[in-house]
Amino acid sequence: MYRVMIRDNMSPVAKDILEATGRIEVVVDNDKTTSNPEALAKVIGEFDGLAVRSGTRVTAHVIENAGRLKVVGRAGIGVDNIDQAAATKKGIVVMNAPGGNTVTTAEHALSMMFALARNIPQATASLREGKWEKKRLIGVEITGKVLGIVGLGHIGRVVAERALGLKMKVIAADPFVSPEAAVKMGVHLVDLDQLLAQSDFITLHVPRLKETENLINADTLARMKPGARLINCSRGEVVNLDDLYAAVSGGHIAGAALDVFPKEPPDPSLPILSHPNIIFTPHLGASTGEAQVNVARMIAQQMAAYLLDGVITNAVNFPSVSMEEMARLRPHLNLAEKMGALIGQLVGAVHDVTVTYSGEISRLSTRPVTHALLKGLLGAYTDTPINYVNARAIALDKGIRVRETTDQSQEDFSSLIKLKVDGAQDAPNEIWGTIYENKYPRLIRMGDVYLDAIPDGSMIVIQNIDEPGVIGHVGTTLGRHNVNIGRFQLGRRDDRAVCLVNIDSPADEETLAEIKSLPVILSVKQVHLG
Ligand SMILES: NC(=O)c1ccc[n+]([C@@H]2O[C@H](COP(=O)([O-])OP(=O)(O)OC[C@H]3O[C@@H](n4cnc5c(N)ncnc54)[C@H](O)[C@@H]3O)[C@@H](O)[C@H]2O)c1
Ligand SMILES: O=C(O)[C@H](O)COP(=O)(O)O
Repeated sequence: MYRVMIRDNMSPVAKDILEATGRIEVVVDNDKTTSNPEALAKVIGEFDGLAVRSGTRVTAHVIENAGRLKVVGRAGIGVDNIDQAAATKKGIVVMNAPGGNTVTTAEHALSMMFALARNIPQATASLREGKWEKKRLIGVEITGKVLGIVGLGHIGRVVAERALGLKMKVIAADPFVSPEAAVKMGVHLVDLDQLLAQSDFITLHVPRLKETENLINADTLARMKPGARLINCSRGEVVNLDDLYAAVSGGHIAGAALDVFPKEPPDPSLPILSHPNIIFTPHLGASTGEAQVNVARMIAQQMAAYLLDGVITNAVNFPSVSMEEMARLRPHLNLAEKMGALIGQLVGAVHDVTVTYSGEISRLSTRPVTHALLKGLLGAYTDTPINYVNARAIALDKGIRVRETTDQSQEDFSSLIKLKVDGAQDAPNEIWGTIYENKYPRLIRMGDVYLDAIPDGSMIVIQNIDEPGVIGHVGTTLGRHNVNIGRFQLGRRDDRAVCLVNIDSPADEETLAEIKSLPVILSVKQVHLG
């Protein structure tokens, strides 16, 4: 049984889906006192999966203590409460639920815009105080006004579509969207400066990134059109609250609507909270029944698929692989891991890895295959537990350069993986592998010698001068030491030969030394490929 902890008042749909698998036990913990990293670190060691919303911070300290954690699922979009670098290094998949709360959050941003334009929260409060302030609470019309959208992603696009229907003029700033794509949405793409200068309303829909933190500050606020209104349903860190308070107090900015805060919940003494022209919601952007069911369902299904079948969807630290693609990739993952392990054990530490894919494999998602190869390679000489998720990060950490290319010129095999590394002294530094009949892994070349070998279990790799007597010598030496040969594979080129010997039990050092004693034998290495 796998164990998953669900936190942050997630829709019960998540628990139902995970438990219905019959192989996942669920603990729901909505206690605020256990959502702090210290408390979570104490219990996380018992769980294979953790499902959260924005209320739980999954810090490096939590990850450090997560001995068996395999996946963190975020029932929502923003993963800024999860230390992705620490998770990746530990081989933990971090996944989110993109799209699940898009419409709901876009509707919230638009609700905030209307509420801001017509002073609805202030009017409610005033009426509750027994007042009738028609003159003080006069608003502005939306029709014909310019709406500036910062971040034209999932949410920004829905906001744009709805705002066009409201007869607003919509402009947007997003360096990652092409002007043509924006035009198709009826949106005019501008740079941030133009957006600030032209917009009557500005709504923020960017992720929290180094580049977006403090994006709205004294300088950008000063460049906004006088009387502009700001809406933030993205992340609190995107807006400098002190600067916003000053800009609204000074009258340059007419008002603001904030759903998110740098620290949540914010300190009640924060001056901005009492400003009459600024309205608030407590991070309610994604909080509708519909959106919560969507994201809970998505994340539970994705987590179950990963824990039970290794299928990765919507991971932010690993390429997504569908069930169908996984079925086609699996034999290649197995082959690549064995090729990596073989070369890692033959060559030792490497600094440069080049992988070339040809044929069918080059038309699939090759990144997971490279991760598998690195897993095998690094597993050969590090004690750090390596899996598909952390393999690339650990290679990077060790300063290993990884290059992936595709080459369609190799027609002889339906699928081919070529692996080349630097640093080989007394072993081949290049191997080629393929898959027979869609499932059986084969090594077909070592160095410049073609052969046909099954990469499996314990193997002895021998390089020799091609002279009579070598096969007999290897066979009798292994026999004398009671090591049974499963398969003996040979290849040669000019006067050089390579032997790959599958053996039923590992050979000891004395046996290997005895094999090496024949002068025509240039190198003897034993590898274990699992
Ligand atoms: N308030 C809430 O409850 C709530 C709900 C959902 C999402 N969010 C927040 O909203 C953010 C956006 O969600 P989404 O689903 O639209 O994400 P998304 O990834 O689809 O879109 C983000 C867009 O921002 C753009 N972008 C990145 N850096 C930028 C920059 N410097 N300037 C301008 N544009 C930039 C990207 O190109 C992308 O198009 C999330 O990251 C999350 O933090 C908040
Ligand atoms: O990034 C998100 O999806 C939103 O901020 C929603 O956060 P929540 O799940 O805490 O409501």
